[in-house]
Amino acid sequence: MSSDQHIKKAFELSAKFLAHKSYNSLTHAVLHYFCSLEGVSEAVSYEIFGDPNSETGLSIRRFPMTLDESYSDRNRDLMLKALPKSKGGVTCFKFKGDDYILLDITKDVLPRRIILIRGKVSSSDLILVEGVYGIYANQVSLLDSKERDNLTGLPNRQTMEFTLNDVVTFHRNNKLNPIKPSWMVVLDIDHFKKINDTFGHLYGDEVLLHFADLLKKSFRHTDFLFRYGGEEFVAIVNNANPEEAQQILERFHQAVQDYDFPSGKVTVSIGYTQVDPVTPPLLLFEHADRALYHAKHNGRNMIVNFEDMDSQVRVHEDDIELF
Ligand SMILES: Nc1nc2c(ncn2[C@@H]2O[C@H](COP(=O)(O)OP(=O)(O)OP(=O)(O)O)[C@@H](O)[C@H]2O)c(=O)[nH]1
Repeated sequence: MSSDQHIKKAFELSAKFLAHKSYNSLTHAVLHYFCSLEGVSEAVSYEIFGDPNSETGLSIRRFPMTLDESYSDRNRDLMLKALPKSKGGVTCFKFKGDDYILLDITKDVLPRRIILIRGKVSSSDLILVEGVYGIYANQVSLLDSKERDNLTGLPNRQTMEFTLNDVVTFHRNNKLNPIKPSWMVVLDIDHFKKINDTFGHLYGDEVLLHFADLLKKSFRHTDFLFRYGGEEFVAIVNNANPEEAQQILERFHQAVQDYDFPSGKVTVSIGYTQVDPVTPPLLLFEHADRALYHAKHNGRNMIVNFEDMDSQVRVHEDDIELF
């Protein structure tokens, strides 16, 4: 490619990527572009939570993924080797005889974002990859301020609404080839106000951070996590039958009870419902929230499935005041 062609191509690419108004669509477009380069066999993006020097403290969540995916990520070993060495930016390296390019955004974004490209590209394409990295890193940090919660780095309520719509649409379109269901889960820390009142707001924030970290470690990389607001979080658990969904939630519920938070022991109330493709997404949230309300009203520190609630309770509990 001549240098004029190169500049033209770079301008075209930046215009194309700057037009994307959400992290999801931008990342899809960037991965699609990398996959179109000669010599590339795969491009995947990850969110990295925790300490890259500690295998147990590290959580790697792949994005994007399809909802019917169930295998754990095959690049985990590679990431464990490459991450501690990366100082950010674009790095080419070999692993078990294969060529890779690691694009590592460490600046101004939380969680750290990685794109892993498998393959070897020409030197002129590598210059374009580096250019796209620069645009992507800047755009991600801009889009994050709109789509993520500052404190925990989790996607926020607005992003949850978009994602839930996508999940429902996915199940609606897959009626002929159904996979295991998804579950809408609302999780709320019990007596959080007391933590703030006793230890102060900063301690409260610290508890929220630890709680969010536990969520990231306990749920699978195929599930979606959000901070809905305050001390309320949402998980969309994918590809799980009713028994598995219950087990996943019990495991998290127990993990919270076992954990030593900065303020001492903490408990969580959980309400959940199955994602039924014919129920409007907002109503799904409301059902999970009613189940949560039921848990709060019946002593807290418990898990309630909306489908198991008595139909009378489902309708009438709204009027009860919680203290
Ligand atoms: N530290 C901190 N506190 C917050 C944040 N967002 C909301 N809160 C506080 O969270 C508390 C929530 O209190 P409530 O809604 O009464 O809930 P609760 O005390 O957990 O009681 P139950 O949910 O009924 O168990 C309020 O005091 C809010 O001010 C935040 O980002 N940081």
